[in-house]
Amino acid sequence: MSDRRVRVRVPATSANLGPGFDAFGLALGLYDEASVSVADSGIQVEVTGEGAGEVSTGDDNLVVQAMNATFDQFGERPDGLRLHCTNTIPHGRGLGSSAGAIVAGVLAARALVENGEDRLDDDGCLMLAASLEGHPDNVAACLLGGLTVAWIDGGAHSRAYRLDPGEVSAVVFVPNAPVSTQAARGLLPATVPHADAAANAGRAGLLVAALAGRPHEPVNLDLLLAATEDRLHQPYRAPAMPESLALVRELRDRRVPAVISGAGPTVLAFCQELDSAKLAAEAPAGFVARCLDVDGEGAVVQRGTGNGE
Ligand SMILES: Nc1ncnc2c1ncn2[C@@H]1O[C@H](COP(=O)(O)OP(=O)(O)OP(=O)(O)O)[C@@H](O)[C@H]1O
Ligand SMILES: N[C@@H](CCO)C(=O)O
Repeated sequence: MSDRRVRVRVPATSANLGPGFDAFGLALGLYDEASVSVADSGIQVEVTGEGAGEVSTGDDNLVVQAMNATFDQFGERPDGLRLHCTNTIPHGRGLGSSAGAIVAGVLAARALVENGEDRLDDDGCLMLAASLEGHPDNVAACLLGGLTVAWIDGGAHSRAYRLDPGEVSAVVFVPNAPVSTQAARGLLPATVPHADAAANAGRAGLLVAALAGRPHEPVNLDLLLAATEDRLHQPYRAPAMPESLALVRELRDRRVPAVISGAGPTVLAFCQELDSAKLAAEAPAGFVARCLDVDGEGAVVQRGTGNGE
C-alpha cells in the first residue's frame, strides 16, 4: 500500500435528464465523503448522515464492496480497513447515491495501492465503476463532473464524454419515500415503439445542444423544455411515482423544463439561478426542494487525509 489514508468527495448526479436514458448524467453540488485508512485487521465502517443506521456496516457495504472489487483488480487487499462515510446524498431518490458510493470506493482503493494511477487509469475506473453499478450514466458524471454522455463499446466497455454546461441551475424536489433503481428498472418494457425511440433520439441531440451549446452563457430554457421530453422511461415508471410524474407535468405545463431525476422519484427542474429559490418555495406537500448548482469537478481525491473514524 502506498498511502495509508485517503479521503474521497463525490457529487450527487442526475441521470437521463429526460431523453438520455442510461446515457446522460449531470453532476450536482451535493456531496458524500468517504475517509479510508488501512488498518492491521478487520473492516470497521461508520456512517453519518444519509443512510446512517440503514446501510450495512459490514463487508457488504457498497463502498467496501467497491473497494474490494478494486483491490482484487490489483491482486492485493489490505489486512484491514477503517471507513467513515459522511453522506448528504439521499438514498434511493434518483440522485446517484449508489454511483457515488461505488466511485468513492474505487478511487479510494486505487489511491491506497502502490502506483495505483499507473495500473488503473481513469477509463479503467469508469469501466469498473459502471460494471459494479450496472450502467454508466451516473458513475460517468460522478467521476468527471459537468455534463456527461456515456455509452458502452462492444457490449462491455463503458466510455464517457464530458461537456461544460452553460449557465443553469437545478431545483430538485425530493420525495419522502424512496423507490429503488432496481424496482424502477423493472417497470421498463423490453421493447418500445420505433416512433418513441426516434422521438427520443431527436430530443437527446437537442439536449446536448441546449445544455452545452454556449459555455458561460445562460442556457435557453425554451429549447431545454423541448429537449427534456422523454418517451422511453418516465411514462412507464409512473405507477411507482405518480406524484412525481404529476409534478413533472405541472412544471412543464408552466414551461419549466422538468424531468424525473435518474430512476426517480426525485423531480429535477432546470432554471436560472435567480429563479431557483422561488421555484423551490413552491414545493408541493410530500417533497423537500433544494437548489443545487452544477458540479464541475467530479470526484476529488485527497491523499493522506482520511482518518477512517
Ligand atoms: N454511501 C453509501 N453507502 C452505502 N450504501 C449506499 C450508499 N449510497 C447508496 N447506497 C446503497 O444504494 C442504495 C440506493 O441505490 P439506488 O440505485 O436504488 O438509488 P440511487 O443510486 O440513490 O438513485 P439513482 O440510481 O436513480 O440515481 C441504498 O439503498 C444503499 O443500499
Ligand atoms: N439510467 C438509470 C439511472 C438510475 O441509476 C435508470 O434510469 O434506471
